[in-house]
Amino acid sequence: YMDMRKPKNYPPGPKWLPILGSALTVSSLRKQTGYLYRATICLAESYGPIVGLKVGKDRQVVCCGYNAIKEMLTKEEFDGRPQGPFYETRTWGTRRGLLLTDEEFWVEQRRFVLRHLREFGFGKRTMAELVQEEAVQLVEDFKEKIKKSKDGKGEIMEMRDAFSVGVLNTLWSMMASKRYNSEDKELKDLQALLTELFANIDMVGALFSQFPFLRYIAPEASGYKTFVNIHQQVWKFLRAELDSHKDTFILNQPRDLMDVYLQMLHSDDKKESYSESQLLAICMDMFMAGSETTSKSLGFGFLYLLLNPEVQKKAQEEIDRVVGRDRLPTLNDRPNMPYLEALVLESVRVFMGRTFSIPHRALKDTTLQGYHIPKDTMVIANFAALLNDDDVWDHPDRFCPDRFIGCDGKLIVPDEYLPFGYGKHRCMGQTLARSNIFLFSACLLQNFDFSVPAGQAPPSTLGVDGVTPSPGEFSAYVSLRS
Ligand code: HEM
Repeated sequence: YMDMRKPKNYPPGPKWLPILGSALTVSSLRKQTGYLYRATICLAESYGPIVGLKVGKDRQVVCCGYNAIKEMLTKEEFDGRPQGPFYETRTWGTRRGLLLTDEEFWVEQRRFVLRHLREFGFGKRTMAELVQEEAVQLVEDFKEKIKKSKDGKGEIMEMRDAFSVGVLNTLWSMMASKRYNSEDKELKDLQALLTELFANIDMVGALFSQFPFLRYIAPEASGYKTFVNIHQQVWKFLRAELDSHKDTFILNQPRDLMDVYLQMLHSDDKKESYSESQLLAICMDMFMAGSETTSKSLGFGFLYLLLNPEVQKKAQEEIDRVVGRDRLPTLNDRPNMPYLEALVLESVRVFMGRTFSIPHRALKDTTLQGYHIPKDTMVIANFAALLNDDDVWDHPDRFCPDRFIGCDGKLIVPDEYLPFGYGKHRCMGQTLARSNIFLFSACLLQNFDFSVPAGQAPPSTLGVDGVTPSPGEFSAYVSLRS
């Protein structure tokens, strides 16, 4: 009876059953629609833009409208991150890292990492150089493949994972001064691990976090065992790099973020929140937050470019006009290339328009749009609803960079465009992500044409569900531009 009772003035939603809460309703809608984000949009159609749920032990409130999302992202009472086995198992049973920590611990660590990432990139030249280096390499790799093709003019290439090495390299160069070539076994293993991990979890937790007893009675079926195994392998990879950094570290000569952090660990100013395990967790979070998100935005972007040759042509015209063909585009060209910038925004919109944000948690009893939200409720922004709202976006299902271009030809970004979040937890890698997507897209489009391979059906835009959505496998005929 207690389990079925909702708190007074809790946001409306389906009824709660003992132990399960509203899990059955959510999972049957998820089966029907194919995606969790769509299931919650269906619920919002019945109950309004703020839906109150309980899944197992977790009270969850899903926000689907702009006003609710903006309020939850700006109100300090919602600056917590969820707690529980799912969020702790990933970091040795305690809360560590940047993505899923909160309060004083997170404030200290976020501030430190942001300050030093700025030093090693993030908005400064050094980051521009790293991204540029990877873009050059990407163009070289594509050219090499075409050179080996039958006619030396074009080749059918697998596109979904074409960008992940370059993206991982920019991240890993900043953190540990290391980059890999695309055939490297170690890198491929790491990539496979991340992909498996992302396919096996949800942003709002997993079966074993909502029903913790499943860890003991059904460790395999609840996903707990896989989750632990994958994390152990990621830790092993990171630990090896940390050990090698410790062996070669020279005080006051930091090479990268790992060194700066090690320096802090040796310093007298070291606060309690700093530790070696926290450094490993920061690295893991950067990978989790930065790699798949950026490469999947690029993946979706190029998928839609295949389906919309007129967009591709318009982008190429801008590149030819502003940069020409004698040199590669650089990040300095950005102010003169609003259409390419708009293409970046649209690629991120179609990617994040298929998912949720990272959940927040109410740090105390509070209100949201007038509803009562009890302490420790998980509060989730449904970006899919916001970024596909047809009151805001004209034909949201279309891939249309022009929606970000004003009558004067300049870039305009509507307030509702929040795929990187907003407020104190906003994305720490927005600059890097947008730079990567901009330069990789511009350099590739300057040199190649992308089309659906002859005889193949156009690829589907449905995507594959997971913690972040991914485009299904698709190939493109990539040819040298005439
Ligand atoms: C297209 C690429 C990306 C998208 C769409 C994206 C989006 C987001 C979103 C929606 C959040 C959560 C905001 C919130 O909870 O309110 C976030 C947080 C975060 N992102 Fe990104 N992100 C991207 C790339 C990156 C990159 C490249 C990095 C790393 C360098 C990164 C690092 C982080 C971190 C560390 C957080 C946690 C911040 C905190 O809780 O204080 N992200 N990102």
